[in-house]
Amino acid sequence: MSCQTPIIVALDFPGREAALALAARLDPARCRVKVGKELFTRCGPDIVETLQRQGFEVFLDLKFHDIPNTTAMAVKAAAELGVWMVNVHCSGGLRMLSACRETLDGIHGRRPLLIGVTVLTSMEREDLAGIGLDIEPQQQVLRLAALAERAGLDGLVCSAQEAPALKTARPRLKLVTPGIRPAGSAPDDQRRILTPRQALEAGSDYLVIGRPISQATDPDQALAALVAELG
Ligand SMILES: O=C(O)c1cc(=O)[nH]c(=O)n1[C@@H]1O[C@H](COP(=O)(O)O)[C@@H](O)[C@H]1O
Repeated sequence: MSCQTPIIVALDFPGREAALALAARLDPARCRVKVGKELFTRCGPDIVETLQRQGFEVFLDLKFHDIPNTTAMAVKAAAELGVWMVNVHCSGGLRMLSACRETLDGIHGRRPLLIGVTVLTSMEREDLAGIGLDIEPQQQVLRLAALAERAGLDGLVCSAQEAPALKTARPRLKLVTPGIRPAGSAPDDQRRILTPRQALEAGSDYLVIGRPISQATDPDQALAALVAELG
């Protein structure tokens, strides 16, 4: 089933039951779902297969970051699981990113979109300084975007705040943006945030939204309000 909205709902739950309970209230025509580190570590590939059988396109968000061979083989395993999108950290470097691209290119049939994580949306300038990078987040994102483009990746994970600069500098790359918060809602641990509408207007292709839906008193209503806001 082809999904008609840019919304990807993050199923950040501690187990199968809670994740599938939310999925049961979602329509695969109106959103995609993301399986991340917590849910995958608890439930394994089975949760991905279950969601796919229910008609969802799945973004497997394990943010692989390792030596080139190990990362490429992990991406291959994700492709064989049939996921729609998989991500790796751009900071793994050009050889790692290229190894992932080449491995996916060697697979016949449907391949997942290969997306590079730039600077986590939870990080601001002082967090980068803390890891030895004396640079604005947007500048670092643009540097890593150049690397991703060179390696032939399909897109980037970044903040929607960087979308205008990226759409100019790297128009081929799809932009996957977490750090989405409806106006007035708590930022939680996120730092580089925009509202859903601002993100779309800035040039985001996909909006990753977790707690504003998963922790809402009425997740259906929260998703419907987001879809309505996006028009
Ligand atoms: O790759 C990701 O999906 C990701 C990258 C990033 O820079 N920031 C980020 O928040 N994410 C993920 O996006 C989701 C955001 O969740 P909420 O902050 O609850 O909306 C979480 O599952 C994060 O793991």
